[in-house]
Amino acid sequence: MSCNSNPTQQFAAQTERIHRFLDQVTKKLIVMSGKGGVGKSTVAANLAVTLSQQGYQVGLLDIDVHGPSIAGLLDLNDLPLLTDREQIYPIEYSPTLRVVTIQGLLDKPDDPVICRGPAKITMIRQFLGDVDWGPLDFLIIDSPPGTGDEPLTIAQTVTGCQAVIVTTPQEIALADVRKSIQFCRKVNLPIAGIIENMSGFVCPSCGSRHDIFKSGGGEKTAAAAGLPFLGRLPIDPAIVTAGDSGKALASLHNQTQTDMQHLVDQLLQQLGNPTPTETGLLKIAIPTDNGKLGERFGHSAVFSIISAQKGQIVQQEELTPPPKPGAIPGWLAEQGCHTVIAGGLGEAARSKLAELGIKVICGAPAATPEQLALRYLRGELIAGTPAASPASPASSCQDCNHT
Ligand SMILES: Nc1ncnc2c1ncn2[C@@H]1O[C@H](COP(=O)(O)OP(=O)(O)OP(=O)(O)O)[C@@H](O)[C@H]1O
Repeated sequence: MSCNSNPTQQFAAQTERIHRFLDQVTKKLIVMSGKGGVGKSTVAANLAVTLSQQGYQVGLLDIDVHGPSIAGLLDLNDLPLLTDREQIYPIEYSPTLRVVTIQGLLDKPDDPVICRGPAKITMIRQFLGDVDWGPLDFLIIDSPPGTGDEPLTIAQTVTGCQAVIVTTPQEIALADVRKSIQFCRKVNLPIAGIIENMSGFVCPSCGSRHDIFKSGGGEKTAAAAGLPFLGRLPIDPAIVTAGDSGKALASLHNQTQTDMQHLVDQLLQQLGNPTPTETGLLKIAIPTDNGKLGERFGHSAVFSIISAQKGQIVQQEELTPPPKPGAIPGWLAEQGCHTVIAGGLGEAARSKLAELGIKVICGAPAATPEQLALRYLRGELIAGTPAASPASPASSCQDCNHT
């Protein structure tokens, strides 16, 4: 943060930074719920992953100060957020999804954040003013349940934000949704739509549907309020298993995943089907030995250079690097590579690649270059540090997170 002489100037400077950073974001969505535990974070995380896998550039911000769950849902608990005096650097979940959560600033994942209203507002404004997301198609903000300081701060600070309200079908949850709708109307926060989660249970053995908490209440509430209904997700034990193990729903192949896709399609339609920002080719370099990941980066006789766009591989070439091991990072930069996926990597190579702005994922498993690139594009291999950022010291392999 900059050093201005008085709090009013500091506040104005922070507001200016918030607008500057968020002006680069096309659609801003806050995911809200009237009640706790209805699956708001699950929906927020999976909206973000699904949109990012469709080629949109997405940022996911968890402002649930007291109960942040996004890091756990996406298996980012062990990755700290890198900061310097000026900025917070998002964690790169995949080439199209960056994540910021307060969990990333805690020394221990189970540490509580103890603070009241004004401190919370300051913390959220700081998150908004200290993160330069760069150009994004979507910023998805996961807020705590209710109509307290967090959604109010977003409504008052994030120009152009729209709400997505998550509910479950029980009357007690629907009553709280009606409060959320009133809240949004009072603070001029447009509502993009309502989602009904835990809507019926589809038996995994016989496929028949059981409406444990009734269903259809979300749709009726949306209709009564004249709001779009975006769709429903069933109660699915696979959601719990996926969330507990840090996997996105997109990694599942079941009816729930299809329902999630339907929900995203409805949301996109409500938002006018925005076109994903045109991004250049992403080039991924992988040392290769006999068609699989080569163990030694510096002595690899072949590198697979994989070009990808909008989450898809568009070209794959096998190239021979210069025979001098120390020359490989510079050669990869000449090839236009952005990311290296490797097994092991020496400190000197890591530093050199970081200096050249090339991201590094090390400790990857022995698979084909194509499989590894696809896993990286899906967010299943996560860079431990934004190597190109000025805040990131060259770090060791233990910082990487692998699945
Ligand atoms: N459709 C579903 N089927 C089964 N379990 C679900 C479903 N949606 C969410 N859950 C589970 O319910 C629990 C609560 O979900 P989640 O944390 O997303 O709720 P939340 O509304 O964000 O909670 P909080 O109020 O604490 O912020 C998690 O264990 C999650 O896996």
